[in-house]
Amino acid sequence: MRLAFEAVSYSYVGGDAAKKRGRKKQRERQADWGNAPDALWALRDVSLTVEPGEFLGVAGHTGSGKSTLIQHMNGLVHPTCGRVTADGADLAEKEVASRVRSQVGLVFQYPENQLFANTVYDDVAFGPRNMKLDEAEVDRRVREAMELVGLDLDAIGERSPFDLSGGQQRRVAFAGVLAMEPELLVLDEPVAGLDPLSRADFLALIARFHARGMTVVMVSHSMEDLAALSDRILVLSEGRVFALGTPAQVFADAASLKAVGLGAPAPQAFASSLRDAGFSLPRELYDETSLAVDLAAQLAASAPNADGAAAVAAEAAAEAESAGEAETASTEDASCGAPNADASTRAGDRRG
Ligand SMILES: Nc1ncnc2c1ncn2[C@@H]1O[C@H](COP(=O)(O)OP(=O)(O)OP(=O)(O)O)[C@@H](O)[C@H]1O
Repeated sequence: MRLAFEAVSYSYVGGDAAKKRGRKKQRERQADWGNAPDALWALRDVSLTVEPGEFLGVAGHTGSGKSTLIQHMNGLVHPTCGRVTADGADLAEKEVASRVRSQVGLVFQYPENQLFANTVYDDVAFGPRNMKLDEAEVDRRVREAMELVGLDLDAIGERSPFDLSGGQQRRVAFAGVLAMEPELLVLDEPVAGLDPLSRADFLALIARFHARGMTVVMVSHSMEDLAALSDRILVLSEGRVFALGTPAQVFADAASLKAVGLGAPAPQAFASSLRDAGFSLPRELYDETSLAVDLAAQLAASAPNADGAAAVAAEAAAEAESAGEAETASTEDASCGAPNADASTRAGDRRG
């Protein structure tokens, strides 16, 4: 499924009312949105396409619109202006939204808070049963989903989900979404609040879903996680598309990212400082291991100056570590038609 955002703006102030008035009246109303004193936009003129099979990371400072964006992906909320389409069909149409809802698995932050059934089995089976599938198919899906998230159905299927550990509860909640067999998995901060080991396990699990061909959209505050997993990264700032491109493209401009309250992943920031210090580091995107390998090669090649180079490297490492997040001043822009001529894509060709 190809999901496209076409010039989407969304205001929590009046968004639902606009929906009730219907599309024609909504269009008429759009003209005076710009003059409404309370028209605070959560999304502004967002255009992008989620390509089938890709892993799209979504980054942005608190309040930049990430959660609002992903709630548009299964028709949970509808644009105040613009439209969202799935393979060309408008999610504002009721029947399209209800079809797409079963194809898009939306996993909210702390999904374990939404567990509700008496048994793990019933919780995971809730979605498929809601789809009116027969019990044999429901059972097949529950078994497969539990296996996918690494839980033993025979051991815990009849237990209350509330008796499980936090990490297991989150896996059960994931299984409930996977049992719907979505084409697109949308994850809002999926590893927030997990201990480091569970965190790594979960990220590996998500990477496996993607490797199996699932399209994944993942919101995260961790630039390292986004760099490691994403094919492309979308950066939102104050509801607008600030950057959209490969991790290497997006993280190349660390200064711009800092201006919208984001840091580059530590290995990127470190590599950038090393380049400033005169090291010739060829790769665009580093992780810790590849940076260590290239740095060691450089140091070995310039052995007479190795001590000096090591000192520069240590200094740059300290600088990268202490790089903080910059605060971003928030501005209101209440115009629907041309909300963001200046700021949408600052770092080259990042708009998709
Ligand atoms: N239910 C709501 N009613 C009114 N305004 C809202 C509502 N939810 C979000 N907002 C506002 O919309 C803007 C975007 O919020 P959103 O939650 O989408 O941002 P976010 O990037 O997901 O933030 P975070 O990283 O903190 O989750 C913010 O200004 C926020 O205050």
